[in-house]
Amino acid sequence: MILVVGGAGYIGSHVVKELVQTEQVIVYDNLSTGHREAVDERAIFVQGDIKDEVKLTQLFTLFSITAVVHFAAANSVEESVRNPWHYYENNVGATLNLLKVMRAHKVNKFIFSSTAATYQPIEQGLLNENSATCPANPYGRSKRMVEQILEDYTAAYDFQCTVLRYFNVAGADAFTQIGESHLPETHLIPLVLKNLNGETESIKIYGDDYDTVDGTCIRDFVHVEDLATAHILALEALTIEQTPFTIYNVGNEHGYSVKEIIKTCEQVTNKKATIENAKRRSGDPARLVASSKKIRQALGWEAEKDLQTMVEHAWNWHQLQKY
Ligand SMILES: NC(=O)c1ccc[n+]([C@@H]2O[C@H](COP(=O)([O-])OP(=O)(O)OC[C@H]3O[C@@H](n4cnc5c(N)ncnc54)[C@H](O)[C@@H]3O)[C@@H](O)[C@H]2O)c1
Ligand SMILES: O=c1ccn([C@@H]2O[C@H](COP(=O)(O)OP(=O)(O)O[C@H]3O[C@H](CO)[C@H](O)[C@H](O)[C@H]3O)[C@@H](O)[C@H]2O)c(=O)[nH]1
Repeated sequence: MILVVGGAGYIGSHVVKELVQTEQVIVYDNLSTGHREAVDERAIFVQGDIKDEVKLTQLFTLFSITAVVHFAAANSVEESVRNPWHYYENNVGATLNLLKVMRAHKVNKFIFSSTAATYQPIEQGLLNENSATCPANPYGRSKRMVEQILEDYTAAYDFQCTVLRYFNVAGADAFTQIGESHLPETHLIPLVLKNLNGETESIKIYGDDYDTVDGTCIRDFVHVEDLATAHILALEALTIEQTPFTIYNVGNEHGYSVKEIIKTCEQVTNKKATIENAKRRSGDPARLVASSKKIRQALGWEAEKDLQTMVEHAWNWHQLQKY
């Protein structure tokens, strides 16, 4: 049985939808930012917090869990600058708690959601897994700390771990059953779509004076369904082989500026956004673009969906938005 922690969230729910095709799945989530309705009905759902050691212990005693996929985290760069304590408590402290209970129950396979925000940004070229890390904000630091803890765990204990460093995630499932719904929403694409749908007065561009093609930040987007496939492949590899600590980037290897992303959203929806230039958002790296060569070569993963498809699926979801 696979335990998916944070499986009621945006990315976790898409992975669960894929995973239930072949595995028995338990979702454990405190619903702080996730949605009960997002969890596939074939999965068992238990509401709880990974800070709750008693409840976690009950869960590991009751079910024969063989591997854990861990999505549960706070994940807004901007909020992490304002409230770092929450990020270190929920992303680092709570993860330590989960690892402690796993070890007590001899569960030793772990997939961890990390981020491009762990890297030191570079002005051009692609970031690979050997590129320097130097997170620009507490969110990125909290994720890098967990990576280091996991590396030490793998070296010291009978423990196998794959870290997936996602770049920016977008889109929704092709059947529009589940999608992205954060409250409050802070991510660029859903905020642009809200503006295009007439729900907000403007979309702010946080900084147009970066040293980039058009002065706005550059990000690499990956479709949430492609990302879900990366988890399935990583879990398979972890199950069939003795895999040591491994880190894989997951991105499309293509950087788009904030202005280019807004333009793509306008083209897909055939509507015009109202743009407001605002000052830089604190903690934002100027440019993050992935090399995904390592995961392609090791696991045969490919990014199949481009930015246009991500925006189309996000727009389809936005108009239905079931939760
Ligand atoms: N969205 C992105 O672009 C992106 C990019 C890189 C990495 N990530 C990482 O991917 C993971 C999932 O992100 P998401 O966008 O799906 O976020 P999300 O907020 O939609 O999902 C996180 C889920 O974890 C749950 N959760 C949070 N703290 C918990 C706790 N203490 N105990 C139990 N459940 C808890 C929430 O209720 C939610 O369902 C996070 O770890 C995030 O840092 C996201
Ligand atoms: O209203 C907005 C919202 C965002 N942006 C800009 O758009 C870019 C992307 O911002 P998001 O908030 O959508 O995403 P981040 O890059 O800050 O962070 C996301 O991707 C990271 C990986 O690159 C992390 O892992 C994190 O979890 C996830 O939220 C940034 O330059 C940001 O300043 C705007 O200009 N206006």
